[in-house]
Amino acid sequence: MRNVILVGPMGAGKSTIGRLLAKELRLSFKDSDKEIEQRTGADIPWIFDVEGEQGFRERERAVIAELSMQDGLVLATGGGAVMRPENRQALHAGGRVVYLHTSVEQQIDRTSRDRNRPLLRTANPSQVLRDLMAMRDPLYREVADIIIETDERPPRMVVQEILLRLEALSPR
Ligand SMILES: Nc1ncnc2c1ncn2[C@@H]1O[C@H](COP(=O)(O)OP(=O)(O)OP(=O)(O)O)[C@@H](O)[C@H]1O
Ligand SMILES: O=C(O)C1=C[C@@H](O)[C@@H](O)[C@H](O)C1
Ligand SMILES: [Mg+2]
Repeated sequence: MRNVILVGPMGAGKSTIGRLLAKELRLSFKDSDKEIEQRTGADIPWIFDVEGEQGFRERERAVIAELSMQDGLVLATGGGAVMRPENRQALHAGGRVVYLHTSVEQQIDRTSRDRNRPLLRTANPSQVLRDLMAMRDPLYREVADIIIETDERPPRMVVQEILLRLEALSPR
């Protein structure tokens, strides 16, 4: 089986749901954010501080290009991975792409307990999430084979819906 690739904004649950989905499908799980941190030997806030967002995006491009070429992965991507056209092309070619759709209200709630997201270290993280969503939602939709609503649904329920929707897809 080619890869199953999860896209969506911060707090959509890509990392959480990706891990559960990989177990169900008996595939390996990879998280592009974690992969970037391991290869750099530093966490994401450090990379943003030292190399700027552009430095992070270049590392992200390299990791997405490499992991999309592999087989048998569930791949959770970073929230901004869809911004570059070359990433969108690599993801689309790399397998089935699932957009985990989440309202900005849920994103705010789900990201409020952790400080590992440099783009949200601002006076008004809610406005940042709103602006990013306006810009990126069309890009998530462009690259997606399947769109799944995650609001008011626990991760296990989201996983079950992904499994059903993957089965129903015709080959492309
Ligand atoms: N369907 C859900 N319902 C309730 N809480 C959820 C759901 N999915 C994820 N969460 C919680 O939301 C938080 C963020 O989830 P997660 O880190 O998986 O998001 P992400 O999409 O990987 O974000 P990022 O793009 O920043 O890596 C976690 O605390 C997780 O437990
Ligand atoms: O939405 C984004 O641009 C980001 C999301 C995270 O997954 C990380 O990739 C990083 O914090 C940037
Ligand atoms: Mg994540």
